[in-house]
Amino acid sequence: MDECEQLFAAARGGDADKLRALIDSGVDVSLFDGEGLTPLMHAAKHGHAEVVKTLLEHGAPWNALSPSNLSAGDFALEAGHQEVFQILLNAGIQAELVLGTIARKESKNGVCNGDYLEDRVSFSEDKVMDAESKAVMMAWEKPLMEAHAKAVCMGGSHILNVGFGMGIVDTAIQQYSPTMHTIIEAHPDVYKRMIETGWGDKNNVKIIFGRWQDVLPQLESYDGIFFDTYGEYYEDLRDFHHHLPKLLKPGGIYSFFNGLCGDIQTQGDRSYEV
Ligand SMILES: C[S@@+](CC[C@H](N)C(=O)[O-])C[C@H]1O[C@@H](n2cnc3c(N)ncnc32)[C@H](O)[C@@H]1O
Repeated sequence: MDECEQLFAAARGGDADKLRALIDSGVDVSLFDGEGLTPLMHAAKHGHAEVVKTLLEHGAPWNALSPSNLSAGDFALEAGHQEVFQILLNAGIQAELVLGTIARKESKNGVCNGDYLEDRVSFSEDKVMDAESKAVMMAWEKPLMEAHAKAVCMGGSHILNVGFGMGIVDTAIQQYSPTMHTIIEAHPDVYKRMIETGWGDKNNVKIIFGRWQDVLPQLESYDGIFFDTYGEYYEDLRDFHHHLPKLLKPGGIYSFFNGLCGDIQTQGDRSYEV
């Protein structure tokens, strides 16, 4: 067996001593095997907590994805290894906090998605793309957005959506004929398109242009709130959650979507009744 095969065998078998010896001899912990899995995924699948910790400490990528888009955290969760899942979840949150702090330090005026908001976005039928050709929003997310709309509209008829994107969730919210539907959007091009496509003419729609962080004083309290921004970090989401007790009426429904990282199960599809 060569060193790489030994690495995968140690990860599968939970042999932390062997793993450390291989790492000391310089083996690369970020390798993928023939099935497209990393040693961390194998260790997570088998519930080997010590091996998972050792791999993470030596830089194994916690957010790598298998060919079927599963992360090590997904493998741990699927196999019911709660302790390992928690270790991976913590690694993901820590990384998000560090990346968020770095992005804030490097950004202008502490706005971590400042570049995105200043650059142009482009629209096509099935997506909105940023200046780096990364998808801001894609049409395949429609069923998810419809489920979020249904959830937040169950709380009553005064609804807030943060982040318009392609307007998929807002279109779905409109199907429930809310009395008042407030939309916050920060990107000038997206806002312009909202106006061009008639969102500003709807009687029950109020558009607030700006970053949610900057327009908080204009907000009221709502029966249903949906949050789905772009280019922001875990800290921004957490900051928004700090405002929820004021923004959400008693019995209201809050739901959010985010793409924080592949091993965080809070990604997408979460609704809370507060
Ligand atoms: C992923 S898209 C939202 C997609 C939307 N849920 C839909 O159904 O089409 C994110 C949107 O949030 C906007 N955005 C980003 N940061 C924001 C912020 N701080 N405040 C308000 N909107 C923001 C982006 O310009 C973008 O239009």
